[in-house]
Amino acid sequence: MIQNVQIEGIETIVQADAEQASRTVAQLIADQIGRKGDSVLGLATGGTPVQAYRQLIEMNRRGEVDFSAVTSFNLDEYIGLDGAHPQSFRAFMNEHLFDHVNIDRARTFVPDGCADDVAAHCAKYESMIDAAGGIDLQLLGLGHNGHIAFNEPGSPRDSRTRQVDLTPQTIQQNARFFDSIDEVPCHAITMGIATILAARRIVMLATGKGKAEAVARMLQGPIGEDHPASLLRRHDHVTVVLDNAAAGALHLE
Ligand SMILES: O=P(O)(O)OC[C@H]1O[C@](O)(CO)[C@@H](O)[C@@H]1O
Repeated sequence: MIQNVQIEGIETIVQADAEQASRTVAQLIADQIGRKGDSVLGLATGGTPVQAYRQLIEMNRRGEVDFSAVTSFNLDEYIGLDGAHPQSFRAFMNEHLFDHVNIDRARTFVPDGCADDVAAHCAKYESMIDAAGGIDLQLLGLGHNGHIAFNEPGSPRDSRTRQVDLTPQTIQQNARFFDSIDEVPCHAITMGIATILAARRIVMLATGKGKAEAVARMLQGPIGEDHPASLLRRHDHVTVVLDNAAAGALHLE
């Protein structure tokens, strides 16, 4: 059964399972593009959004969503992996979305994990987002430790796109995408918390029991940099979409 509740002022949609939650997120993205054909989307990687991207591909095939004028900026990329590396986030986006919809590849942006001058590249990424008019809708996943993009606990709320170190926990979590944990890069480029909070609308998708504690802390715990996702409560247009399992630790009336 679908529940639509306000928690601490955040619209929270709880669906029965990950499939339904992903369908909701795909519909929110399609509605955004329907309202504004040349929307600027902020996109996420990780296991969570894959089903939502699959839904968008189906909707695009059925003519229900048109990506031809969309611009996209991805949240993050591993340092040291170029876009041709199968575990790069550029390759992930090509495989799970861009190769299958009518988006103009020249308007899809992912940070360059092999940039010679990382600081200059990060500053340029910020100015490209500004030049595109800012992000209309930012899709987010949620790390088990509350990270958003690669903003690990302790990341400053005024942070912008920059190079960061990954925590051992995140490296461990993401090892499932690599042949061995030794292949997981220890550093990444990530949009900052302030970059994310500058989006006009934020849609967070979290599914599965493993995210339940992080979800409860995000929505009902103290707001602070030690749980970066809790800072989303400082934004006035966030929608959190969950399945029942991820909503399991919330206190719902
Ligand atoms: O969706 P997953 O695979 O659980 O990952 C959660 C979060 O962790 C990251 O993959 C980074 O470790 C984010 O991109 C994502 O939002």
